[in-house]
Amino acid sequence: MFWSLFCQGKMSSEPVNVNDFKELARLKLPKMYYDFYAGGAEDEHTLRENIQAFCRIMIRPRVLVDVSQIDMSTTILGHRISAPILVAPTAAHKLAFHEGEQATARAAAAAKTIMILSYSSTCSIEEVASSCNAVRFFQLYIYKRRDISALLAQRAERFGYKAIVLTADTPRLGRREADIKNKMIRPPIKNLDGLMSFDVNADQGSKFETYANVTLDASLRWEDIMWLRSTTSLPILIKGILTHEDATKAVEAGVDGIIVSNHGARQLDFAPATISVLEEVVHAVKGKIPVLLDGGVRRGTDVFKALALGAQAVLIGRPVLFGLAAKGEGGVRTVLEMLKNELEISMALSGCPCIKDITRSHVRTPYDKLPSML
Ligand SMILES: Cc1cc2nc3c(=O)[nH]c(=O)nc-3n(C[C@H](O)[C@H](O)[C@H](O)COP(=O)(O)O)c2cc1C
Ligand SMILES: CCCCCCC(=O)C(=O)O
Repeated sequence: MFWSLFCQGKMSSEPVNVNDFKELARLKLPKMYYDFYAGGAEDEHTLRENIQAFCRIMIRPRVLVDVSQIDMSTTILGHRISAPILVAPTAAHKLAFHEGEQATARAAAAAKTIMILSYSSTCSIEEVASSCNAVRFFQLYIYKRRDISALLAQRAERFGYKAIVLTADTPRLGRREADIKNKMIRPPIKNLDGLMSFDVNADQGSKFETYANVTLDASLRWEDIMWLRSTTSLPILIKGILTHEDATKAVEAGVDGIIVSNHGARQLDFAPATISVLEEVVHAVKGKIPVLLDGGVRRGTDVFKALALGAQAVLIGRPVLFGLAAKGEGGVRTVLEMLKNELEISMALSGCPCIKDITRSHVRTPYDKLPSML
């Protein structure tokens, strides 16, 4: 029945959840670009785990609570947003859609959420700033040419970005084997126009990997956070924390927030799934600074689980890129709306009218004692 209706074109192939956008993107994009967006490091064990670890967490719903009004709004570093779902920094949006990060930023503005612009964006800091009134953070890599990184942080501050997100898990690029096989190009990094040459000599493998490894400063250390502080007055978040040891160091270094992230499983394969280490980090931080999480968030129930385990908000990476590739700005809007709608229904069905009502006791992880052996 389904098949015959589908073949007659009577059933819609419109996406009904964010996972549906992945296949639409695959059909639209050249293989090299799709693989770049979708792929992870080496055997992609962590890539699968980022999703599967969410599936091992169950929700403990409460009933007979007034859920006739659901309020998903929350505040991140003083910025009020409609729901705790932010746009993660991801490179090279113009490979997905010709308007690139400007389209993504407009979609973030429409969803009343925060867009984190990647250092490796294909639209400039200034172009994105002028395209919409979304609250924007700027993600920073530290290059060997530290003057360039400092300059970009200052440009971001001048153009109204509200925080710097320092990505700490990329002293060099992870081995993304699909990119190596495809001889991935190095997409243009618009912010570097006029600042440095892009040329890399790489006949073999991923040009992007070669470029990254030539430019990134692998000597970066905790002590350098002080240097970064001296270059900007914006709050600094550290992205890429996965252990309580590093969470404690981040607090000691005086940063303003932590993003628990394994870079969408693109860096170290066999790094843990982010949701599996969130609580460890939250306990170490002891409420002193906000903790956010990304990696494998594909459902409103995933957002709910992350909040129950102590995250203030989550970031979405690939679904935004797939939405952009499939349907441009409208695709990103739909992705964000779908996740918000799913979070809303998850809150209603769990007896949580507001974000603050979501507590640790609303989830059961594999490490919690079972109340019953059945
Ligand atoms: C194609 C792609 C490009 C990315 N580029 C960046 C980047 O430039 N800077 C950064 O800090 N993280 C980057 N990330 C990591 C994301 O910020 C985020 O941590 C990750 O995508 C979250 O996992 P998810 O894709 O499963 O949602 C990238 C991820 C992808 C998939
Ligand atoms: C500026 C060179 C490194 C870019 C890394 C982009 C990225 O984070 C990713 O592809 O993942």
